[in-house]
Amino acid sequence: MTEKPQPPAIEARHLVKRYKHKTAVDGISLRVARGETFGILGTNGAGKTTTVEMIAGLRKPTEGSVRILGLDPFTERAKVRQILGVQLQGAYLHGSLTARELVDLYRGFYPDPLDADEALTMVELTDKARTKFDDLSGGQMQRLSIALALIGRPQVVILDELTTGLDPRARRRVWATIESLSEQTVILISHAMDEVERLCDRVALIDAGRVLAHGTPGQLREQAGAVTLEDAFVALTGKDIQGDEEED
Ligand SMILES: Nc1ncnc2c1ncn2[C@@H]1O[C@H](COP(=O)(O)OP(=O)(O)OP(=O)(O)O)[C@@H](O)[C@H]1O
Repeated sequence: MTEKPQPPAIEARHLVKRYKHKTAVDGISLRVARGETFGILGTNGAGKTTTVEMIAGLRKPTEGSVRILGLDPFTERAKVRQILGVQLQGAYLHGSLTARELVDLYRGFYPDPLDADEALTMVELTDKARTKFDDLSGGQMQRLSIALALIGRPQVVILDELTTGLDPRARRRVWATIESLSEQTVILISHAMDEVERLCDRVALIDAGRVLAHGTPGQLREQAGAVTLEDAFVALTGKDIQGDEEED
């Protein structure tokens, strides 16, 4: 008997999210292989966060289905929580707990978490271990939320705006951390082309709730006849990556 093929890390089929006056996601399908680092690029309001929130089981799709390593994030929530790490924009963390207390709290959710000191060192927050979350700078909060997303050694990690607001040194440190995750599957939402070029094996360009193009950064440049990924983005979407949010 032949062995059953293993399911991909992520299989999202025809995801649609409709609000009363807005279709935020309009039929997005994505397949991400195990171990891949997959980038999602798009202008503000393109539907990136809504897409990954549906993938993570945090927002119910109007239509479509998601499987993470073959599991349904809605009906198999407890199992998915053990294999998925999520860092979302503006995630709420208990502000009166210190960095170390938050690390300890999150460690308790997983069977084989990273060592607490290792987690703080990974994002260079060792000297902030006793600082309350509310008293951290924006960049430090972000670095802590990255450490918390990785603390359970998740097989799949979703990172939204990984290094937005970080200084150049902190960005490089975070990149090195992501590059060290060779076994894990990473979904990365980003506006930063240098970050996507450096980290992502494949990229989906999203605009107005749809995938406009996908492929390796090199394939996207080639498809658009562009020298840089940023030029490819502008050519394929007709928009500037830093452009204003679309009107509803
Ligand atoms: N709860 C909601 N109700 C109505 N519309 C919403 C809701 N959440 C998001 N939207 C709209 O859906 C669209 C997609 O939003 P989303 O946050 O997914 O975009 P994004 O690509 O992540 O943008 P950004 O880069 O600014 O984070 C936007 O036009 C947004 O205003």
